[in-house]
Amino acid sequence: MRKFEDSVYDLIVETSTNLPGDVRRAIAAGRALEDKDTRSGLALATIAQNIGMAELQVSPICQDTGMPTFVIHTPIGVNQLEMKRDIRQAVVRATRDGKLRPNSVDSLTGGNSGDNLGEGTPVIHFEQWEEEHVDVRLILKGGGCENKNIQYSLPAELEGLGKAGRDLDGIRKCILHAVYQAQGQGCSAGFIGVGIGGDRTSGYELAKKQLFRKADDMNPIPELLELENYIMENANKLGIGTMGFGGEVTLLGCKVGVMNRLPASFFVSVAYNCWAFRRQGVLIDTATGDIREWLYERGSGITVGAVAAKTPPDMDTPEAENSGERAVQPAAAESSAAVGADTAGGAREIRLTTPISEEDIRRLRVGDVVILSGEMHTGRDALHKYLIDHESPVDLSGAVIYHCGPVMLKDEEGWHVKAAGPTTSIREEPYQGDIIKKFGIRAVIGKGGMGAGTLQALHDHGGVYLNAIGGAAQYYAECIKKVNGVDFLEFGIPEAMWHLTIDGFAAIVTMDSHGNSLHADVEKDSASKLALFREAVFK
Ligand SMILES: O=C(O)C[C@H](O)C(=O)O
Ligand code: SF4
Repeated sequence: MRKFEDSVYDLIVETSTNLPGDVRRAIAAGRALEDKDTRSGLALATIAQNIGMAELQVSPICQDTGMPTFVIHTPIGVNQLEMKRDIRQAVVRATRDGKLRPNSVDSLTGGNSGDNLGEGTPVIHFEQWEEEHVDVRLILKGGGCENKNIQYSLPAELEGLGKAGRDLDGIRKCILHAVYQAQGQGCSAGFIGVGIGGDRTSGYELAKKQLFRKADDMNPIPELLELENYIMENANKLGIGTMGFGGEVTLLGCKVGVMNRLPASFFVSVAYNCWAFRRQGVLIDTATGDIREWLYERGSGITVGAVAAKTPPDMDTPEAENSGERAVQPAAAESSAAVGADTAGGAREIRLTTPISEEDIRRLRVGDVVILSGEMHTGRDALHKYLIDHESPVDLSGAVIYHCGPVMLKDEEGWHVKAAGPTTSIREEPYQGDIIKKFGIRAVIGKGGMGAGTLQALHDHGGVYLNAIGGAAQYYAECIKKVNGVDFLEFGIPEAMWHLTIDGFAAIVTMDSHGNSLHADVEKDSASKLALFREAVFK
């Protein structure tokens, strides 16, 4: 298998950069249900544009390239140790080329190995089979949606839904609850894999295995087919919408599998995958290691919901060419006025340059689209923890902090941003309010929203929370014009504090300085909708 390493490298690049055909079709179907002038509609347009950009530039769709997880079937007699070595080498090469973000972090020291190798990473599962070829499947599932996985132990009392028993109806309630509890934090609209039964480990394994099914397949077990169809019909009624902005489309796929359990245990395990559902597979020639076949329809040429052109496209991408639609960032906006024209859907569009004054911030309201220029600083988990009891290396008064762990590459000219979408902000909730006040920060950009402590700090100090579109890593990388410097590189590339010059960086105000939070509103509204599913359906 001389060519095996190259084939695995090609599989990694394809998986990270080119969303498969079945996933694209599912997003397109979701997009067709959403009014394109709403926040969710605009977010979906950004996602569509980002998918096209990633393919064209052969760059990661999302900056979080996840935990590389390989599932491999080999004929008897194939040397699995050699294959493992080749896979590890391919992973290192893909990381060095900016197709994977260095994502392997020592859980005790916090050190990043820098090449995606480390204890337990990448994940490689081998199984033998009677076929003559090698089947290699890869999923790159990011950390934000991984955090929204959930496991239920039945019987249980579920918020809004009441008792969930050890039967199909109890399982139905668990799945609806799983979609509800994710809100927008796992970059909805999502895909879920559900495992019924097993133990705590094998239940999750079964759930993740469902994510390898094709989006448009049919469950061979009639009860499960019925359950999947029920969930697909009803989960969207929760109204969570893309990124948790509220809307018609919350779930894009649901696959359920079942296995036996112990008499005492009844687990329902749910693996939540964001819209950036990156999985591919190849059949490999056992003699040469060449790729003979791709196992999922490749994405190239499949648009994510083309609709009649309304405004001229602002990006030269396949998606933009095909759709002619506008994304979050307006197509043509040269105005430098602080408060500009209304965007689609009646939202105000406001241009701001850093450092931002309190007065400008207090003028912003939930729903406004802000177009930022100037300098911003990335900061996520390690930096927030650090800043609580240390000084900042740069002046942060009037500053913008971006919850982002980018993919960065260095050459003779310096650092380059290869992918830079937002990370889930709620993890910084224990620190954010104090940090806003301590350093005089005016805007925090992230995704999924923040809690009551941050909302209070935004009110008291004069700040806003801006929601960028999760997963749109190429779209935002395009708005970053220069890397001015970096601090805390010892935290690892994703966790370092990158100082970036931006131009035309668009995000939506979802928490303002007047006590309004779109996230709190959508959560409350979806909780009341969840309660409508309390009555038994499967008797
Ligand atoms: O780690 C990241 O960059 C993002 C993460 O996948 C998230 O969704 O929060
Ligand atoms: S940022 Fe969003 S799209 Fe990217 S891996 Fe995390 S959950 Fe998925």
